[in-house]
Amino acid sequence: MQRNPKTSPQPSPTRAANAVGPLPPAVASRTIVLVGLMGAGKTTVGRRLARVLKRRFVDADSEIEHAADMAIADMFERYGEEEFRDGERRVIARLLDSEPIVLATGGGAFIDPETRALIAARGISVWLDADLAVLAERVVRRDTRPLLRGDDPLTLLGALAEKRLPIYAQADIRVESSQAPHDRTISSILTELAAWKG
Ligand SMILES: Nc1ncnc2c1ncn2[C@@H]1O[C@H](COP(=O)(O)OP(=O)(O)O)[C@@H](O)[C@H]1O
Ligand SMILES: O=C(O)C1=C[C@@H](OP(=O)(O)O)[C@@H](O)[C@H](O)C1
Ligand SMILES: [Mg+2]
Repeated sequence: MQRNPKTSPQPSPTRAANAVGPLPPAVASRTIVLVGLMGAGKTTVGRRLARVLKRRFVDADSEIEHAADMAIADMFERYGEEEFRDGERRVIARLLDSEPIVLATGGGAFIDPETRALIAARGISVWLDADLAVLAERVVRRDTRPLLRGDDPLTLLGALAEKRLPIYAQADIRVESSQAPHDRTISSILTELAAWKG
């Protein structure tokens, strides 16, 4: 049967937003900042979440690449990670100064103490958490992440997880981003945001 766009159910992100209702004022006034390991879904979930919330979406990695006119892997190679983190901090500080948006960070941004302090002061941090096996399976789809070159992704992600998980755990909200469709993760985020008191 042909679907009539006027009468068919709306796409699920809209339903998810309607189900939760307006965000509490403490959330409405803040930028929602997605943090977590590579492959957690910060970029792809963030883009869809922004659509649901009718907010602007910005991916910090894309902003950095645009500002430097260079791919992240090339930046790491040419200037090193420390310099990249400095640029990342500056870009995130600028973005946190704008109207409330949905901001996807790169996996290491929240690990930097100064960047983390900026996010804590001006944003609401959402940790997308997923099993390492799921992350490893997702990250092989793109070969753009310099920290995942040289060994198998599960080993490299495991080493990063050991250092980083206690820090991601400081985020305001934690949401599972494991073996489920993006929409399920978005619904979980919306539910947590609706209950957030600051
Ligand atoms: N909840 C999810 N369900 C299914 N696939 C996902 C989910 N989250 C992310 N992915 C997939 O995993 C890959 C990496 O996602 P991405 O958003 O780039 O992660 P990050 O920005 O956290 O590194 C993409 O191919 C994306 O479609
Ligand atoms: O975890 C990290 O340190 C990094 C994660 C990447 O972003 P994603 O988490 O979006 O892949 C990107 O910022 C860079 O390669 C470094
Ligand atoms: Mg990303």
